Amino acid sequence: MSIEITGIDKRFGDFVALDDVSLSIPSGQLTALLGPSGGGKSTLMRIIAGLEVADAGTVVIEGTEATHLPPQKRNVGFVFQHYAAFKHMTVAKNVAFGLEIRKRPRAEVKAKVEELLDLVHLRQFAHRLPSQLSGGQRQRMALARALAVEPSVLLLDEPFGALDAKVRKELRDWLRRLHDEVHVTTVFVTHDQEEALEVADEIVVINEGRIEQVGAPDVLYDEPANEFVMSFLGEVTTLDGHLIRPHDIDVFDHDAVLDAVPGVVSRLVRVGFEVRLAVTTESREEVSVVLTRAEARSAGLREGATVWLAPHRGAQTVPVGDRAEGPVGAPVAQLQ
Ligand SMILES: Nc1ncnc2c1ncn2[C@@H]1O[C@H](COP(=O)(O)OP(=O)(O)OP(=O)(O)O)[C@@H](O)[C@H]1O
Repeated sequence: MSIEITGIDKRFGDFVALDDVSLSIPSGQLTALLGPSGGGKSTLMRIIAGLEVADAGTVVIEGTEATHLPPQKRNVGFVFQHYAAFKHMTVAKNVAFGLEIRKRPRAEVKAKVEELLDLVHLRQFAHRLPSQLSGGQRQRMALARALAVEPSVLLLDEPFGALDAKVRKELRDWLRRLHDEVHVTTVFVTHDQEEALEVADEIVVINEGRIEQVGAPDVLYDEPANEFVMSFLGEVTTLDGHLIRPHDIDVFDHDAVLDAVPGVVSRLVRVGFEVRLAVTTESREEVSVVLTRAEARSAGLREGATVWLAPHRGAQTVPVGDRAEGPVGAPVAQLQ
């Protein structure tokens, strides 16, 4: 394991930011810390980086006890949302900085900077100033700079958070490819579930200072440990007191299966290739259902029709009110 975190507690005054957090982050993987705003993701990253001191617990990085080491002795590279570049230095100089302060030979620095600028596709911008780059290009420069000193761990705290949706998406694909080339152990903070599902090998879901679940994206999506994880990763609705994904509900025009729930189609909207239904049941529950156009057509669905709903065979459901643990005495985090 590359990073071993054991029993980390962190309070800010009375506020519990992290409550007995233990986590093993494997070498060479891209791990996402995912959760709502205020859940403790950045605090955990800052503790790994050595920018924040935990009240209790230990951090071991690549086998070295790092709990009390200053940031510069931990061999970690980091990139934050708003990256502070040296404004008066060119892109190449910014990338070279970490190597120059380590007094590496000039030829080695030059070769390394060229290699990194190729890697982040910024070679043609080597002589520009950071202010002459786009936001996405600046974050790529920040990554090149963090990688220059060959860290054993790369920590990225919402590195694309300040960019628009299209650039974010491009950079996330690019980060995945970059990671496949470089294989440096990377921890990536995000509150965007789609970003985590697309990019990460493994996702750590953090909420209210605790870890809710750790697993590969598919595992978290298909086998969520509790209500929180299920509703944070993907769309959910309630059917007969259970959380279920809207596309995991079968719709019948008659009482076709045991325990099917009758209801009336109160809304029917076509969105691209999908048909989205709201079905109001006898107990006044409004259930969301997503079907393909073909399914909706074959069931002859229209607003006002009476239908019967049942979970699709093998669908994942979680009883409402199923939480692994109660709150930690901290204010409830706001879902974004
Ligand atoms: N220096 C500090 N002093 C007091 N409270 C703090 C401090 N740093 C963080 N907190 C609080 O600790 C909690 C966790 O913050 P943290 O930044 O780790 O959350 P996060 O999950 O990274 O959220 P976001 O996605 O919004 O960055 C928040 O409620 C925050 O207000």
